[in-house]
Amino acid sequence: MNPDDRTYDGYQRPRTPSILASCTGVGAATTREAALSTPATAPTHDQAADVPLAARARALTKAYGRGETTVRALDAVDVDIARGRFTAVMGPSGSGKSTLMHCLAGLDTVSAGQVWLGDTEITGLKERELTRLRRDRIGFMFQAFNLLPTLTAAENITLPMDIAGRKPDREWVDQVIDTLGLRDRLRHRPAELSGGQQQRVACARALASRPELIFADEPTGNLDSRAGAEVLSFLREAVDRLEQTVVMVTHDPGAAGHSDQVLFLADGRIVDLMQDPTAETVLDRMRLLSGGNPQTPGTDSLRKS
Ligand SMILES: Nc1ncnc2c1ncn2[C@@H]1O[C@H](COP(=O)(O)OP(=O)(O)OP(=O)(O)O)[C@@H](O)[C@H]1O
Repeated sequence: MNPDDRTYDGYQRPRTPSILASCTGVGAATTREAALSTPATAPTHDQAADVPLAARARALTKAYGRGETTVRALDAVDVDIARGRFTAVMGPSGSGKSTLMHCLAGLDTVSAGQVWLGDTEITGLKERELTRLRRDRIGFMFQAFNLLPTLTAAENITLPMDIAGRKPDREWVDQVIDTLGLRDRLRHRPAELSGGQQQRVACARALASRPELIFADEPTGNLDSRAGAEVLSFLREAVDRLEQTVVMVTHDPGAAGHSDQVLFLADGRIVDLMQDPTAETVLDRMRLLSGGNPQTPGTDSLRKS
């Protein structure tokens, strides 16, 4: 992926209300019914709580391949992501977590259904428009930090905006840097930083343009437990103190325990939704959903402190 695809600008978010993102389509039957009854335009607000949505999808279906080899990675998924919340996406390997994230972020095309980022329907946009939308309105954090080795931490943080020719909002960037505790690391190059510090720089880069939505795909996957826990608390702070919206794909119940709500996927469908999770309640739910045998790493490392 080009660095340009992950660039952003200084989008000003509205004040963030403090309610949970919501989700419809829990369970296969419900998902199908919801898909069938979904009007052409979906609400722009979480109507129960009256807050704007950062993203939403209706009847989102993604199939790979053709004929007998078709894999239905997502099967008529309905999902609402309310602004200002931290949502974790969990599920067994191959359940469609990354595909959901990629479709919501406009990184992948959909086979059927609709996706909105804020009020903008992104399904049907041309690649060029999608690139601009991702650059301007979305922040990304990946397992591999994707930092440029020749640039300092400070330069990496503002690189996407520099590429896009946008002036960083200095006050905001300073707030992000201080929140993430990177002030005394700004002149260091990635090789001079620990894994946790590098991921914090990647986190700052995702936050720097104040995007509408931050997608994090296994952001702790390459980190030791301490650094992983640190990054999770910074994502938590990004939501609580900087009023950002985060969607994180993870396999780890401990990591999901830092979120406000967990979406559970299985076979391309949302099969459950949990509010105010802890590592223990997530693990219990995973056991229940998998018939007592969750294929997950341990939960000790990334518990909420
Ligand atoms: N480019 C592709 N071509 C064909 N099949 C794909 C492609 N990408 C994903 N799939 C399939 O779609 C399904 C969902 O994949 P996805 O990567 O979204 O799952 P996941 O839950 O993120 O898995 P993991 O936890 O292992 O990363 C899987 O069956 C996968 O093999």
